[in-house]
Amino acid sequence: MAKSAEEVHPVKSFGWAARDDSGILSPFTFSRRATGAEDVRFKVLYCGICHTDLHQLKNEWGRSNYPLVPGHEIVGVVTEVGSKVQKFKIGDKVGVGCMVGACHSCDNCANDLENHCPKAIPAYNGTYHDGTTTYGGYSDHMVTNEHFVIHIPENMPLDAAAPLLCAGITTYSPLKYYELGKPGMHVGVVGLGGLGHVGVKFAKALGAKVTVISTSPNKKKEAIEHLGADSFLVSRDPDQMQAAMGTMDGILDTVFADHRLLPLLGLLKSHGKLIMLAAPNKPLDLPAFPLLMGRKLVGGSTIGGLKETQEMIDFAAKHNITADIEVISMDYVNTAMERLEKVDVKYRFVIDVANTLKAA
Ligand SMILES: NC(=O)c1ccc[n+]([C@@H]2O[C@H](COP(=O)([O-])OP(=O)(O)OC[C@H]3O[C@@H](n4cnc5c(N)ncnc54)[C@H](O)[C@@H]3O)[C@@H](O)[C@H]2O)c1
Ligand SMILES: [Zn+2]
Ligand SMILES: [Zn+2]
Repeated sequence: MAKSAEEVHPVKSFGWAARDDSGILSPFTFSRRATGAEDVRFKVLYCGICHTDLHQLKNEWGRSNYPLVPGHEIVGVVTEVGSKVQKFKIGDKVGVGCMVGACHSCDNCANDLENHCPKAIPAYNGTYHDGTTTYGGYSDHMVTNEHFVIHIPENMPLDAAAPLLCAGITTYSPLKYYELGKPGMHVGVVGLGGLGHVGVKFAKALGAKVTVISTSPNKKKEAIEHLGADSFLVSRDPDQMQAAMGTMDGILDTVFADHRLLPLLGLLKSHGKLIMLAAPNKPLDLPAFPLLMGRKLVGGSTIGGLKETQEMIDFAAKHNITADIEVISMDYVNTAMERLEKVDVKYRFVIDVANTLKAA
């Protein structure tokens, strides 16, 4: 006989969930599985708010299931480990990002690219191996197979480290793979939000020259003086764009709104690479001619494998890279979502889950 939900998931949990595509979050009681032999259970301390959470809350990608508990920039402290767990012990500071499962038998998994596994299981709004729905980090605790758990280095502030679990690896991985994050490279970053601002920090720390490309000059001073960018380009200024034509080796594009790719392709040198990281709802217009002249490439990238995620966190700790955050309480989350929609955050909201999530 099939097991009941209580048998599969006997441990009570609570968090905040959206019930429909209004995306409004409210308290939600549910349950999680008992700690399996390879599982790590941890108390959630902080969880970042990625723009993907907003896309999914509002079902903008058409595959949201409700109730939906978001959150995939999760940091916490280990409270229980399964009998076969090797890498973690009670009290360790840990993180979980976008993935909590994969097939472990495909070519991608064999090459530490679980992020490209066709059976990768997202941290929320996914279906786990046992057939149950996954719930994310806007909740009191998580239970995750140790393969998908990251060690957070001792010297890192846990709140500002949380966004690295998604925004960090999403920008670090393409900088490495497309060989843009190294001395001698000139990297453009389009969209100075959660992804963009850590992208600037990683590209700089990896040795590249960095130009922020933005529609308005508002963020110029901060991008250069605070985030460490070398220069700032206002994409609505034709003179500035003209002067910057053919100067960049690569561009990380983090803009989810409809936007033109042609001007960005013009900024690239021959063999330059335009890397799409955002997920616009509609296909973007990609003209072919500008790709032919100069053998330019358009590529994409999504998060990174677990091995590279640990490498990214260790690199960030060594180079003092964290996100610039605004810490909020759980009951502020709906206002935070409205502000995120209006691009009114510098540069990532992080929920202080442990101190502000109250049991229903
Ligand atoms: N590839 C991946 O693995 C991955 C991982 C995380 C997020 N994402 C996606 O990347 C995108 C960005 O995520 P984020 O968390 O950085 O979002 P964000 O809201 O923090 O930042 C987005 C930035 O885009 C800019 N922007 C918005 N509308 C614009 C417009 N019309 N023209 C120009 N710029 C505009 C804003 O200034 C903002 O700074 C989202 O679509 C998200 O789902 C992808
Ligand atoms: Zn994300
Ligand atoms: Zn796989």
